[in-house]
Amino acid sequence: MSTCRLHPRGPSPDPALLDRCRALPTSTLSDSMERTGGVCGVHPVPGGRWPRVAGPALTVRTRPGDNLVVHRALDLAQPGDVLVVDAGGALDRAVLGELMARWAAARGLAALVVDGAVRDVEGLAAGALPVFARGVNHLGPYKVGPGEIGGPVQAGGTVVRAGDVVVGDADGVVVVPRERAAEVVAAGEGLARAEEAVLADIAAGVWDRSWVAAALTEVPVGEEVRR
Ligand SMILES: O=C([O-])CC(=O)C(=O)O
Ligand SMILES: [Mg+2]
Repeated sequence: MSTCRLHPRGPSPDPALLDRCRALPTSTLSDSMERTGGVCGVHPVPGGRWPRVAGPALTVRTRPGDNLVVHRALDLAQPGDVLVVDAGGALDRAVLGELMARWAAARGLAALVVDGAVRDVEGLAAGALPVFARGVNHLGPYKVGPGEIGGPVQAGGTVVRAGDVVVGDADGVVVVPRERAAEVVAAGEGLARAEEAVLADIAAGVWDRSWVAAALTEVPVGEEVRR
């Protein structure tokens, strides 16, 4: 027997706010957090193409290469949760595969995010549940523990707490701190409108590019100077 430290569930985000998150690219959301808040190096598994997903984090910290507490978290999760597994970024052993993803989908989880390796990627990519991971390895996990469920973890260099809002799409994963979610989503909607205006300017051939050269001191090199 080993230990699984178990924290209380995090708060549940407002469902309307999650809907608004699903309308915003992760790039826009991280732009709305001073270009921080991204889970770096964790992406949809190869071949996986899913609609953008958003939900509250259910956090798991596991011993790298071991998935006993990940199995336990799948049984404790509630529908709509995004399981965020801090496996220490280790790639030498998968901590999750197709069977677990199928079970997670059957239990109504929204997505799986693994700062570590997964396996069975063809099966994962063919499944309904979005799976994001740092890497892939056929070598399977031990099931010994220990670990922790619901405590603060790190994923891709970002702190994730239970109930933080996790958003994942083709670009990767962003974590919006729960107390900032309303503010960040509103800022993201403003940025999205601004990008729509830029796209219209590009289509009309009138995008104002003056800020680019104005931000540079150009130092001529050689005889022919490109202007
Ligand atoms: O062995 C495991 O626990 C991981 C795995 O391959 C699966 O979930 O299919
Ligand atoms: Mg498997």
